[in-house]
Amino acid sequence: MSQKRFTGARIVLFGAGGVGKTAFAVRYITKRYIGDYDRDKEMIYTRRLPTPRDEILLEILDTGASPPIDVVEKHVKWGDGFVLMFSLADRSTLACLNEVKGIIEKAKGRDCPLTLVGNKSDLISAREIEEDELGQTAQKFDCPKFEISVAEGSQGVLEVMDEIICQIKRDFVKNLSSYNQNQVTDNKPRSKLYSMKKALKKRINKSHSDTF
Ligand SMILES: Nc1nc2c(ncn2[C@@H]2O[C@H](COP(=O)(O)OP(=O)(O)OP(=O)(O)O)[C@@H](O)[C@H]2O)c(=O)[nH]1
Repeated sequence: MSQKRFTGARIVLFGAGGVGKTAFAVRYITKRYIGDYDRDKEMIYTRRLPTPRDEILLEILDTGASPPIDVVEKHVKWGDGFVLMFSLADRSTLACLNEVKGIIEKAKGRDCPLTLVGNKSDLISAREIEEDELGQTAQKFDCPKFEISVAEGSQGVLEVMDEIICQIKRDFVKNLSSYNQNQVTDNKPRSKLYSMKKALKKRINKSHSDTF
């Protein structure tokens, strides 16, 4: 690890086609909702986020609908944190996320920065996933959950992004402190007992080689 300051975060949006990934990214970057987008296009959006000391660079990868597994693995390797999105009005889009979650866990471990987001909460009469089921899935995925409507406003989008950035930062600090810990251990002066043991071992080895 060469980087000692938190200067950037890469966030990947995963979800089935039409759940609102592009609408989410565009809402976060521009605060606007545009009804129609180029479907199934991969795109990286960037935004500089001011911090009390300077700023961090956010990169948001809007993945296409159902990319092949090798592409998902590549995106997982690229990302620091993941937003798993589905539509509250389409049950099949929730089931799709199990496979992606499995790939993330295998590559980055269970503690990896992650959020589960049910979009299109405005489609009340078409709703297929209730709060309980969302809660159970979040428990299974071991991550925070959100219900949002990208169409209705920016608030939910901002909350999701704050949460994932916060998790990524926490992860960065954790990795940095374990890296520093290892450095300290490697450079630590050895204790007197350790040096005595080592000298004794050397002497025993020498007397062995003198004997044989
Ligand atoms: N009602 C409603 N429609 C939404 C919402 N968010 C997105 N949509 C609509 O859902 C459709 C698909 O949105 P996209 O953002 O293109 O979805 P996507 O996940 O990027 O789709 P792919 O590019 O195919 O992967 C568009 O017509 C959006 O306007 C929402 O919160 N409520």
